[in-house]
Amino acid sequence: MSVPAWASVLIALGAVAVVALSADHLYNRITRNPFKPAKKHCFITGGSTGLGKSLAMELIKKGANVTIVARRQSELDKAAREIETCKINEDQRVVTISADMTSKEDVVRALEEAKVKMGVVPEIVCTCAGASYPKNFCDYTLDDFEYLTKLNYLGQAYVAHQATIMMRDNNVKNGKIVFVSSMLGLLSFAGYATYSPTKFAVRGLADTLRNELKRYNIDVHIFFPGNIDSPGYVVENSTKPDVTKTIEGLSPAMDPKDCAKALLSGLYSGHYMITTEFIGELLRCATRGVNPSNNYFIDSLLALIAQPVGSIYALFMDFVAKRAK
Ligand SMILES: NC(=O)C1=CN([C@@H]2O[C@H](COP(=O)(O)OP(=O)(O)OC[C@H]3O[C@@H](n4cnc5c(N)ncnc54)[C@H](OP(=O)(O)O)[C@@H]3O)[C@@H](O)[C@H]2O)C=CC1
Ligand SMILES: CCCCCCCCCCCCCCCC(=O)[C@@H](N)CO
Repeated sequence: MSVPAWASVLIALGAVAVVALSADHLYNRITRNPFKPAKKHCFITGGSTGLGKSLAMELIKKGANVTIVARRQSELDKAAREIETCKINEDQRVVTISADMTSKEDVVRALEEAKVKMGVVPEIVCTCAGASYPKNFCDYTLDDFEYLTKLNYLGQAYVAHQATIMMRDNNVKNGKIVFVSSMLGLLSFAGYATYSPTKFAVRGLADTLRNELKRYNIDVHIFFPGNIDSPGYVVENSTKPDVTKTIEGLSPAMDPKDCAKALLSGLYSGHYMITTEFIGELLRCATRGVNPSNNYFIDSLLALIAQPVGSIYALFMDFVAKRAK
C-alpha cells in the first residue's frame, strides 16, 4: 500500500518538528546550568513590593535563602514577615537591606552587607528595583530622564557589576543574574520616553553579559513582563496619558505572583529571554536578533506571525497617537 503524497509531506514535516524540538531542548540543557534555587542565596533588589516581593516568596517556597533590598525599611520589614510565612524549612533565612540603587555607594554596601548577614555571597541576583512615570514627552523635565536612567538602567548595571566581581572572587559555581526589563524593552510608544529607553538599555547590557560572563559560568537571563498589578502600577497610572492607556490596552495587569511564577518557569526551562504572555512571546520572537531561541521551531513560527501583526499594530498606534491631544 503506497502512502499518498500529502501524507508523506505531513510525516516529513512532523519528523522535522520532532528533531527540531528535541535538538532545541538538548541545546537549552547543554548550554545553561540547571536552575536549583534551594539553599542558594538569592539577592533581590526592589524586593519589598510588587514583582520583587512575589519573586522572593516564590523562591522561599523553593527552599532558597533571600535578601531583599529597597529604600524604605518599614516596607522591607512588612515584606520580610510575609516572605517568612512561605518558608518550607525552619533554617531558611530572610535578610533585609535598606539601600538606594541609584547610589553607587549604597549598591556596594548592599552587596557587602548581604554577604556578611547571610554568611555567603549572593548566588542568584535579580534586579527588580525600577519605576515608571509615563507622561507626554514635552511634559517631562530634563531631570526625569536622568532619574529613570539612574534607577532602571544604572541601578541594574551597578548591581550586576558588583555581584559578578563577588561571584568571581568567591568561586561561585553557577551563578545567575536576572535582569528585569519590560515589554517596553521590546517595543515602545507614546508616553514612555523616559522609561522605555532604560529598558532597552537593560537588554543591551544583558545581551553583552549573557555572552561575556560565560567565562565565570554565570548565566544571564532577562525578563520582559507586561503590566503588573503592583503598587508601582497604581502610581504610574496616575500620570499615564490616555493615548498610552489606549495603545497598551492589549496588556491587562497581571498578578505579581503569577508574574513571578512565569519568571521562575522561564528560569527552570533555561530560557534567556523570558516573557509573561502571548503578546510578549510574539514581541520576543520578532526582536530576538542573535540571542538564543527558547524553541527554534516555535520561535520561527511566531516570528513569522509577528511580522504582519506588528505592521497592523503600528498602523493602530500611529492612528491613535496622531489624534491624541
Ligand atoms: N508594574 C508594571 O506594570 C511593570 C513593571 N516592570 C518592572 O518590574 C520591576 C518591578 O516593578 P513593580 O513590581 O511595579 O515594582 P513596585 O513599584 O511595586 O516596587 C518597586 C520596588 O523597588 C524599590 N525601589 C524603588 N526605587 C528604589 C531605589 N531607588 N533603590 C532601591 N529600591 C528601590 C521599592 O521600594 P522603595 O520604594 O522602598 O525603595 C520596591 O521594593 C521594575 O523594574 C519595573 O520597571 C516591568 C513591566 C511592567
Ligand atoms: C509583534 C507585534 C505585537 C504587537 C502588540 C503590541 C501590544 C502592546 C502592549 C504593550 C504593553 C506594555 C506593557 C507595559 C509594561 C510596563 O513596563 C509599564 N507598566 C511600566 O510603566
